[in-house]
Amino acid sequence: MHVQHCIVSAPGKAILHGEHAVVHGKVALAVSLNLRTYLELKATSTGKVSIDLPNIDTSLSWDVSELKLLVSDSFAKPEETKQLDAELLRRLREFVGIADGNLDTRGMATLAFLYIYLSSFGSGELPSLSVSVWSELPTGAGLGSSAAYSVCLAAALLTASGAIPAPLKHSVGTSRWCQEDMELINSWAFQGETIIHGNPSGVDNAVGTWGGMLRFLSGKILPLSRVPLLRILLTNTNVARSTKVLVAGVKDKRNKFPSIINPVLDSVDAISCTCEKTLAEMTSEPITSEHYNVLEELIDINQSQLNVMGVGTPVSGHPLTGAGGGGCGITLLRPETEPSVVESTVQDLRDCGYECWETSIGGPGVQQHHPSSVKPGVMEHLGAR
Ligand SMILES: Nc1ncnc2c1ncn2[C@@H]1O[C@H](COP(=O)(O)OP(=O)(O)O)[C@@H](O)[C@H]1O
Ligand SMILES: C[C@@](O)(CCOP(=O)(O)O)CC(=O)O
Ligand SMILES: [Mg+2]
Repeated sequence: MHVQHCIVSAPGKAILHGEHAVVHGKVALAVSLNLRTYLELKATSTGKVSIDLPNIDTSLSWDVSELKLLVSDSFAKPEETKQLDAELLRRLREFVGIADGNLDTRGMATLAFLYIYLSSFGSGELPSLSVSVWSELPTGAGLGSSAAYSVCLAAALLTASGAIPAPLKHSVGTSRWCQEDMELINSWAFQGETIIHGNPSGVDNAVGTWGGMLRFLSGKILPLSRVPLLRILLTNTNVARSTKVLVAGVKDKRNKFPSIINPVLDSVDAISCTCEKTLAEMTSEPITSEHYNVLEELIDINQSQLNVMGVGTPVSGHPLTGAGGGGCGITLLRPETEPSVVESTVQDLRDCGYECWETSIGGPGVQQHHPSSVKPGVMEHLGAR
């Protein structure tokens, strides 16, 4: 089987409110960032499947003939599968030698790739191909790099297998899939996230697939079209942490102290709803400093609730995003903040050893690109080795 060359990308995310609580059926508000993960898939005739992941310094390849042995005869088509196939995952863990509970960065990325590759092609012939993935996002820092990675894998491999059509019809530009195809991409990205996170809510892969700002509740995705332009400063505390461990820790705490943690989760739900209402007001009436006061207070209250859950910030004064416990923090900048003030704040934080940058939000969801339409520099990273 010969597959088509393709390049796809998906954005990272910032969760404004509702991280962790969203895993327990509460509302989260999340927004895509203008920082993306890019994937290039090439057909090869080497009889091998190769993966190149420069962000995590990983290059691996396997013989197609060996991978074929992992596929059972009763393999369903990717469009018919909705649940994670625990037996396939067990066989894959054995094949690559990664025990359940292993949190190794490479191991999780490899398992997610091989799982989606086999699921996409396993009902037919397995093709020889190479995939390289490079991201502008820091890995494991709360900005949804795992979801952007999973969305890219799902989009490229489902397209290459013919489960969904390639949206790019011309030899230039950038295109997106139709709603139905994005739902399939999202459901496969969720499986990738499940391999990496253990128990994801699905909010990150939804933002990676659809982009923009979303309200997410128990798998229901509501795009928010009326949102003000927000300026955000991202600060990477460079404190390493594992989403999987942090998510499991909140679950344990909730099981141990349900009467204490359940009201905290309800409070976070109310914070998300109040934030959503405030953002809507900011688009229907003149924006006042009181709107920003409310948004800032909500960030402070949310951070206190995350501290109660045990996933707050290890660095005082930096409200965190994503799973917390380290990684990146977000700071809302008021529109009137002078560039000189932002610059000196960024410099102060850099002097303390943090990475810090202002970013715009609301980047588009998953896309297919013609090579000529990819941002300068990205192709070099993808083909760096
Ligand atoms: N660009 C990438 N290349 C390879 N693996 C990636 C990449 N981005 C993310 N991953 C996978 O996702 C994991 C990080 O996910 P996670 O702990 O959820 O952090 P976050 O999603 O906040 O960045 C990494 O350990 C790795 O397995
Ligand atoms: C903590 C959580 O709400 C977000 C995790 O985000 P990240 O992987 O840390 O970027 C978990 C989830 O929603 O699946
Ligand atoms: Mg993640």
